[in-house]
Amino acid sequence: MPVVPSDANLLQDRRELYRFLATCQQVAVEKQCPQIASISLEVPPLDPLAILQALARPSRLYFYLENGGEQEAIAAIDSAVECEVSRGKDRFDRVREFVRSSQKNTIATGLLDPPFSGLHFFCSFTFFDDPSSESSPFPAARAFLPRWQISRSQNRCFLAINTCLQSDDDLDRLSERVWQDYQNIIHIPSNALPQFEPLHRLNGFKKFSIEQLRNFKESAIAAIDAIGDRQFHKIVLAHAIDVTLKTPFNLVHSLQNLSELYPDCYIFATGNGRGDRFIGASPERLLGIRNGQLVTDALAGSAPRGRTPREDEALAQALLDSEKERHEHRLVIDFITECLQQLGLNVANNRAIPLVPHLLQLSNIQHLWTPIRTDVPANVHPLEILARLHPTPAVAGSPQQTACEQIRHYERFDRGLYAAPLGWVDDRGNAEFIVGIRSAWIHSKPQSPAFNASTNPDSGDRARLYAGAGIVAGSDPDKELAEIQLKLQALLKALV
Ligand SMILES: C=C(O[C@@H]1C=C(C(=O)O)C=C[C@H]1O)C(=O)O
Repeated sequence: MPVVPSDANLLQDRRELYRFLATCQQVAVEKQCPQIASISLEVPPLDPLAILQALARPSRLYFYLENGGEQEAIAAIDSAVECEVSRGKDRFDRVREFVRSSQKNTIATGLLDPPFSGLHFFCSFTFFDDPSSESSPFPAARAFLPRWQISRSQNRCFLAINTCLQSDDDLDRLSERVWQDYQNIIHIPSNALPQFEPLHRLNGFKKFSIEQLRNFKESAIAAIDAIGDRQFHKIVLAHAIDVTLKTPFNLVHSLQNLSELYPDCYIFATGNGRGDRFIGASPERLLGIRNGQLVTDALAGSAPRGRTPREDEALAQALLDSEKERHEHRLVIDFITECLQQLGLNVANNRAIPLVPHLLQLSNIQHLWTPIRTDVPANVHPLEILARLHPTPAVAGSPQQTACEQIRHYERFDRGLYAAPLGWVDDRGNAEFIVGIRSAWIHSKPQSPAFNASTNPDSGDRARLYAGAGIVAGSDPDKELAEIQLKLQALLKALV
């Protein structure tokens, strides 16, 4: 990717901005190929959530990811270039090719060195590589380079503005637009965000299950039998409920609420540009790569939190001591280490995998958690690793292929983005992908011609909430059902 050094802050000097865009256009003419002009700079602290609130629209692609523990957040709005793969096993490769060719045709300038600055590609994948088109408005893979990107890491804040330039674009208009975009963004006040208010007091809702919870229990019983017959070792069965909202869904309110309730989770949202949103608070990182260091979470095995410290401690200890939970967890560790080893990554040393799982304690639930670390050589692309890892036995089962076939047999809804990878890659081999669990798909109900707001009090917004639980030999169907209910209740409280 060519980098044009610049002493001036292009976005404080119109002539410099024009000159840079003219250089990019010249390259577009010479190469007979549109070029992406990418300008990155450090800006005074801005809240990415406030930028999302100001600029996200149903008609724009957007992406938001917050890691409260690391005090990091990134918002990406609208696309300069994008790629959509409707289905296919090669979807990860096709996104990788899109990222590669976009980087080749990008001319970057400004502050590109600090972590979290510069070019990022935002990606979402559905759980299955052939999502059903009626019920999943998200394609098998989507990646985009945003028009506006704002990232915050501790107290530093970076803005990137990306523009796709054709050889015959009107440079005066384009340069004016980029100038205005910058002015708009830096004048968005961070205190524009609404005061945090628990949402369940604001929003009434009507709820109905896509299938009865009874069906979940029946499926769990059948799956336990199949495991007894040695057809497979583990399956993660999910349940979904649909909720109709009485007041319009408010994306920023829900994100604030999730962040307040789950400070140790990754808070995320993405919009498909047609009004569908996917939002949640996931405790599970599928892939984090910073400066050649990889970390991936094995997260499986769960217990509720106790009502008193004593009860909590007893539940935690029982979770750590349970052979069944440790087996469920071990299947995930084994799968991940095998994937990494197949890619030539070294996970054989003591530092890579702790002997005993940690506990990850969230406000409503606790999990067995093993972070797995290793170095990544520069020739292994993050999307190559992702393609191997998804879906792990934490969300599918073991062996992977049989578990996926069985999920389709037992579940009567399309998983869409649920339990699938969501995240970003940059142009330096860094990446952050989470697993889209503890999540919901928000969409608008098609309104009938007879719709009358005075007689129909619903907002027209619907939410489909998902929750899953891992089933292994020795699972108790009632306990798995209770885990699903616990997870769904937590989402209901946070989202609607
Ligand atoms: C599948 C989900 O969670 C997964 C299942 C877990 C379990 O069964 O113990 C724990 C964490 C996640 O890996 C979900 O929350 O929907």
